[in-house]
Amino acid sequence: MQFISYPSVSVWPELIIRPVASAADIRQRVVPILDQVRQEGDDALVRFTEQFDKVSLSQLQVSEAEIQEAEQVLSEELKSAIQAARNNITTFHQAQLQQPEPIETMPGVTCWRKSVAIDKVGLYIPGGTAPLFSTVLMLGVPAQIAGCKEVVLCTPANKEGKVHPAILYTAHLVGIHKIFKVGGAQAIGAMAYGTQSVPKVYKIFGPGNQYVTAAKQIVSQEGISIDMPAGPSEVAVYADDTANPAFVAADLLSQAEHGVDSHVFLVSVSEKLIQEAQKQIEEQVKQLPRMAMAAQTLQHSKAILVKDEAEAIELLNQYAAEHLILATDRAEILAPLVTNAGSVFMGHYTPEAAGDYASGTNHTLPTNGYARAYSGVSVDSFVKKITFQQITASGIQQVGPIVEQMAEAEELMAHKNAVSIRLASLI
Ligand SMILES: NC(=O)c1ccc[n+]([C@@H]2O[C@H](COP(=O)([O-])OP(=O)(O)OC[C@H]3O[C@@H](n4cnc5c(N)ncnc54)[C@H](O)[C@@H]3O)[C@@H](O)[C@H]2O)c1
Ligand SMILES: N[C@H](CO)Cc1c[nH]c[nH+]1
Ligand SMILES: [Zn+2]
Repeated sequence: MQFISYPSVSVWPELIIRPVASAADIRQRVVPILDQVRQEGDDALVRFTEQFDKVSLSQLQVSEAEIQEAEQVLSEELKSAIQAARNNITTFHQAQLQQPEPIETMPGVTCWRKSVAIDKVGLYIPGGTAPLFSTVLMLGVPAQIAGCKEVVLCTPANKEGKVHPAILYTAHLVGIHKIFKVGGAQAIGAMAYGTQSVPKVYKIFGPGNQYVTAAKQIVSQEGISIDMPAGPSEVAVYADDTANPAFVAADLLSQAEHGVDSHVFLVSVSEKLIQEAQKQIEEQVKQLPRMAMAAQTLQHSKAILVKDEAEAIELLNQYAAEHLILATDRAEILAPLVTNAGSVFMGHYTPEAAGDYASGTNHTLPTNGYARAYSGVSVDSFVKKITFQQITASGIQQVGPIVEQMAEAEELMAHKNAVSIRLASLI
């Protein structure tokens, strides 16, 4: 990691930039893929799967037999871990369901909001470099709680044409049976436009690589809703002298191993902590099966020494991390000062990996600075909030004159008349 000591505020904007592949050439590759899926449907999906995933599929949908088989091949330990994670995620997300609460804004004028599930949703589960079955929980549980009628799942198959059994087992656990062996931009196109096999959906969720993220952003310009531009993973750690350098290093490496385009960011008030964490990183990275990937991420990552906590929090709020770890005894004091982050992990025993898998929070989170304006996926992501209102005869006599005044001032006389005609009928 590059060490930067007491950078002037004027250079902070450069420090917080994430390296992203040039959007232009990704878009150039993705647009034709989407066009061909829209025009040719399944034939295009089969062709791109052969081209990118090196497997020739006669059947795109996963069969019930394959889903049942998955249950047999997984170990009991892994199945009980997935069930326990599912229970925690359900507990945390169940509490997000909001019941309508009628509010009388004026006597006789009652308004309320009702959550209504999005009927058809599409979940993209990354599967290129690692089969992320944990993401099936993060998207499937809130979809189930929200009550979405049709849940479609797309994920790439391996070279044998198989989907990882943990993805199938977890999908079955959260009630998803429409599973398709399609990955990348072509999967996003299939769910956006519909094909002979893959149903068209109204909103697409899920992280993915640059092709997937670009495809989501393109179809979102064509009227398909998406959850957010969840791009390559990232973590920022604030650590002071009370932090354990080995824990700090482990947390940074946990996200560095996601991909060469991941991003990790260490901020500290202690040069000693930074030096010891760097040593620990060098030690620990050698033990990782994905060492090469993690090492490449570390090359474009930074460790920054700042003068005090206030400066650290200011820099971290500007960075707006997908994940922010407060590795300090003062986490409860600093957490209220955090205004931009996808998810915050407080104290020395709260690794991001806990939130990635099983603590209960959602790991599909805004990256690349989008945490300044976007929330992570929740039950709210799977519903529309429809407002209702009912005004009684006495209520219209209360609110009517206000509406008449404003409509006239906006010179919208038909608006005014829609109230006046009612008031006249009550005389
Ligand atoms: N933000 C989050 O919540 C979050 C969570 C988990 C993972 N992630 C990120 O998701 C990403 C997963 O990426 P991945 O690649 O492992 O899996 P992926 O499933 O996103 O992409 C693999 C697919 O990309 C397509 N593809 C591969 N090479 C291509 C090419 N040259 N042109 C066009 N299409 C091509 C293939 O069809 C393949 O199926 C990582 O970057 C990881 O950091 C983010
Ligand atoms: N950290 C990822 C979100 O950026 C989520 C994840 C899934 N599996 C492991 N981690
Ligand atoms: Zn992770």
